[in-house]
Amino acid sequence: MPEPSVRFPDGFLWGAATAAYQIEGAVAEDGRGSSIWDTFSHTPGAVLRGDTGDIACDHYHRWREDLDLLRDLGVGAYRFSVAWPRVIPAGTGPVNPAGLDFYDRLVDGLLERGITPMLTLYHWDLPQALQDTGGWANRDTAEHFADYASVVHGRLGDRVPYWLTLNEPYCSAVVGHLEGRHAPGVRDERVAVTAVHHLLLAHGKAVAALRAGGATGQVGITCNLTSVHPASDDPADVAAARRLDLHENRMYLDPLFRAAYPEDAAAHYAPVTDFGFVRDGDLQLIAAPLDFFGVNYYERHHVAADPADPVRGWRRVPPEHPTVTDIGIHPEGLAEILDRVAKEYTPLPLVVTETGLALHDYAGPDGEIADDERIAFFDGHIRAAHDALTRGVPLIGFFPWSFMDNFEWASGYGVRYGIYYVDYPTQRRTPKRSARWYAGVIRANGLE
Ligand SMILES: N#[N+]C[C@@H]1[C@@H](O)[C@H](O)[C@@H](O)[C@@H]2O[C@H]12
Repeated sequence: MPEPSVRFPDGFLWGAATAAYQIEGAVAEDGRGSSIWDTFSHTPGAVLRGDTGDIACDHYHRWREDLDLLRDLGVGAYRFSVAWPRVIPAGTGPVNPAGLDFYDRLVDGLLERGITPMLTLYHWDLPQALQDTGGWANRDTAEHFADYASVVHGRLGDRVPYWLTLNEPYCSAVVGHLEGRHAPGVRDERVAVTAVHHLLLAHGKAVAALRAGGATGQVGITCNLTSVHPASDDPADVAAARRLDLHENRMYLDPLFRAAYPEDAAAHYAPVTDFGFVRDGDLQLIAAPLDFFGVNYYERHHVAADPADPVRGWRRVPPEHPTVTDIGIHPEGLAEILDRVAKEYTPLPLVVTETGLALHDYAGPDGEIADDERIAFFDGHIRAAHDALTRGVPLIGFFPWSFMDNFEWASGYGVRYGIYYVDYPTQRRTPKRSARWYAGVIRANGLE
């Protein structure tokens, strides 16, 4: 096999990623409690065509077959999430043994196939019972999350080497509590900013709980970060870009790695909150030392001042060549973000825990699912990741989103991100052209 022109270090972690609510189904089986996404997806008008995660990819029953596909792909690691309501149905209180048993079998199945587990404790499926008492607007939820983290670690900590506390706190807080496009469907900026803090506090408390539990694995968090550029050098556009960078990036990176909210946060959010929810010691807890940091990358924004709200607002300039989810394709943004995190925030090892392209995939007459656009997307983003690596960024892994087509939140089953195609009526999995291509990347440990 010719040496790849873009070669990654030996031991580089090539993975694939999923999340519990998006693939498991079996939402009322074996003692699982309800989550905010069960409630939200069953709310008329909340999700495209009324799609829900009730069945999804039926992974709860098909997990052995899915692990075999991961083995065939040749991945070194698999990023999955644990459904909090499957383990502690009410979010606090009694543990559901059958829920823990499922993840116990899953982890052993991965290890038997030579695949390293990377476990996300929270990928948006908050137990509904906790939402009923305020959810992330209630500081108590952070404590309950730490207790849940201890329970999961107590059962799986001896075999799971990589732990991510949260997936994308921005989306949980802002998309779920300000924009209302995600569960719990709240539209209240004060609640959203409070949720930001309580999610980060939950992260900090969970890190402490994992350490107290003798965590020998590596502990981290995954944030979705965006590359943000002013649409012009007009000072109003430059200021708008800085505000969006605060809102999407620095509101997470600064607390996590500098133990402080950005200096412009108080003024920016002053109309809705005075940050009274921050208590002594919170930020030191949030900035607990980590072992690695996960970066999800999807968007590069061109930002202009919002004429309707020139002081606080921003306007994302639409991309010239939008994807089916109306975002542009900018692999250079991934390198930019990795460089920024490594240079401005932390020397920790970094993992690209998600990047991917939504398409309306289909099988042609020959049965081939020719997702060449997705191959080009991953080729570009892997090259960008390699560029960052050659500049000294301590990148240790790359996890395409997603292993298989799945429930894409408010878009339901209307778009597909998988490198495996899922025919939902039959639940048949079919490798797309990108799956075979990615298997080659893994074998070569790089790109031709
Ligand atoms: N959009 N999109 C696809 C993908 C979503 O399916 C994941 O669950 C999230 O972690 C993140 O938003 C990214």
